[in-house]
Amino acid sequence: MTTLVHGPVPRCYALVPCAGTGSRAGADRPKQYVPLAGRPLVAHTLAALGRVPRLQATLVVLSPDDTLFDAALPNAGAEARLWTARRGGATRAATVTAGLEVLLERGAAEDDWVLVHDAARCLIRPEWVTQLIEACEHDAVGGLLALPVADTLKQAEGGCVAATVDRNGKWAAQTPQMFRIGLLRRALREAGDAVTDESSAVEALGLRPRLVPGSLENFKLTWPGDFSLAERLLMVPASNPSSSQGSAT
Ligand SMILES: Nc1ccn([C@@H]2O[C@H](COP(=O)(O)OP(=O)(O)OP(=O)(O)O)[C@@H](O)[C@H]2O)c(=O)n1
Ligand SMILES: C[C@](O)(CO)[C@H](O)COP(=O)(O)O
Repeated sequence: MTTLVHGPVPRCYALVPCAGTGSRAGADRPKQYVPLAGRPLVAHTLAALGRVPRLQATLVVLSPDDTLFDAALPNAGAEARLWTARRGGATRAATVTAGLEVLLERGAAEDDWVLVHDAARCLIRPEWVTQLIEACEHDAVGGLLALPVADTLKQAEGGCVAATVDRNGKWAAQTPQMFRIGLLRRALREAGDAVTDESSAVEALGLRPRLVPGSLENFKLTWPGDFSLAERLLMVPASNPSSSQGSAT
């Protein structure tokens, strides 16, 4: 009889960059702390991640100057699977890079998966995160939730249309974005601070992350008008919890 010897099963961690200022949102505080449907935005995000069975722990990376998280999540310290670190940087990439170091310091391995998820995407649902994990966990590279672009795309110049851009094969990147900790650490080190998502850094290594269809509801709160839309969505029970849109072509 042949005995198959497997190595340790890689674990999955979530890393939530939460150190931005939300300048485009125009709120009176960093947007992750704006109250929505009875609690701060980031509390919705963390509650959803806390319901993903496959996640070992969720690390929230705050600004060193943060004064609002403790009031926003007064029970955070009592939750074994919720970790915080005040190591955020000047850019999203710097915040994520610092968070990867914290995960390694806390016992994660370079081969473990990290799912980076924006604090500002508070409509994420646990089942979408699980779908991403199941779609990518046997890949060499990893992948991300994303949506095929449905609108016609315009290139702007001075407030007018300079050109119509071919939308064929174009996807809008969402989060979570899931990669091995060691690979993402190297990718971000080589890519520097300018990348706006983890996938771009990994692509720059010549790799091709998997596109996993997400949902329109998993949008990033960015502009002032986004808050009332998110609040309305948070107030209604999910009618079709596992609905995702699009298919990778
Ligand atoms: N230095 C930064 C910048 C951003 N983020 C986080 O990255 C996510 C996505 O970024 P974005 O929507 O751009 O947030 P802000 O940078 O806060 O917004 P803005 O660009 O409008 O200032 C947010 O959860 C934000 O808190 C971060 O942790 N550290
Ligand atoms: C990571 C991201 O949410 C994927 O769409 C996005 O790139 C963040 O961009 P921002 O420049 O931080 O708003």
